[in-house]
Amino acid sequence: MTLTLPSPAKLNLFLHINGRRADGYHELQTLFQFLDYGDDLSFELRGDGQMVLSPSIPGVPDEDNLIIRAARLLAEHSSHPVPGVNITLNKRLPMGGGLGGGSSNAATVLLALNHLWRLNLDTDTLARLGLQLGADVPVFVRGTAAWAEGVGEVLTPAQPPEDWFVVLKPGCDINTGKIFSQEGLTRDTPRIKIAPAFEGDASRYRNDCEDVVCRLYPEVRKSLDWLSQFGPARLTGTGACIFGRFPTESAARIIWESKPSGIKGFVAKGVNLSPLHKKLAELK
Ligand SMILES: C[C@@](CO)(OP(=O)(O)O)[C@H](O)COP(=O)(O)OP(=O)(O)OC[C@H]1O[C@@H](n2ccc(N)nc2=O)[C@H](O)[C@@H]1O
Ligand SMILES: Nc1ncnc2c1ncn2[C@@H]1O[C@H](COP(=O)(O)OP(=O)(O)O)[C@@H](O)[C@H]1O
Repeated sequence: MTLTLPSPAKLNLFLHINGRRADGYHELQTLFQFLDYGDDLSFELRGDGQMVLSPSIPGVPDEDNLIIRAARLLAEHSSHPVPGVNITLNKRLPMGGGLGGGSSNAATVLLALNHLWRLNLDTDTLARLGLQLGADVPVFVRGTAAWAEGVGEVLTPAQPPEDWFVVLKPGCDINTGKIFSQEGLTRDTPRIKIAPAFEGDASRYRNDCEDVVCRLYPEVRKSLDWLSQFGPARLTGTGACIFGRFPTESAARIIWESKPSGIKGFVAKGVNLSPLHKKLAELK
């Protein structure tokens, strides 16, 4: 039997950096929303305890791939030997795009294998394991749009409007660690207080990485300037993707069709329940 599950993208509707901890990690305030667009992962049980990924991602050795790392981490936490799994990856999300593709893949693996291997680990345990793999994994494990604080792991469910987005991927890959180590990065935005449910307009707030990223990568600035003509546009995470918000699919598609030639991206709906959790609920 093959189980196929979505591994959606996220957007940071805004991202404030409030400080830097002694261990070098940054304290953030950010609003996460999922997109109804992403990778797919298919799972098939094996009998020999091996974790096998196909196809591999060029440039990412399997032992570094968050898919295999998540499967191995979960196996270590099982009280009984696990049967192993074949995982097939259908990658659509650009890497190093700020869309959280690797983190989302890890979360899909944790939830899928918890189900297939009948481990019965609860969500808190899976989120805690996920945090060992990356700061963004817990939000994908929990599956609800969220207001995040701490280094991104203190999550409060949120309900931002489910708008449509044009997402553009400028032709550069951005390393998260590189942006956080830039000298000119804004790190002192005062903490804001917002209603826990956050139903307001996130585009009032900025992404503190935007200035540094635009300075280092002029192609991001170009895409941002172009998309900003039509409404609020922002960088997601530490980039490179930028997004513009539209009230309807047709409004988003009109802008998408008029984009300068050569630029990649997609149109997708913002959703407050992860497509992964929607699909898992249908299986029950
Ligand atoms: C800032 C965000 C917003 O969503 O950026 P994106 O990666 O999505 O662009 C994420 O929280 C990133 O999460 P993730 O990509 O999982 O980061 P990690 O692998 O944990 O960290 C990569 C590196 O970024 C830096 N880092 C990351 C998160 C954080 N709060 N402070 C940091 O200083 C650290 O140098 C760390 O070594
Ligand atoms: N399954 C995976 N999918 C994508 N990237 C992965 C994966 N496993 C490891 N990585 C590494 O994580 C890096 C960040 O990828 P990704 O999560 O897609 O971007 P971002 O953190 O910018 O949203 C990649 O450049 C790659 O080296």
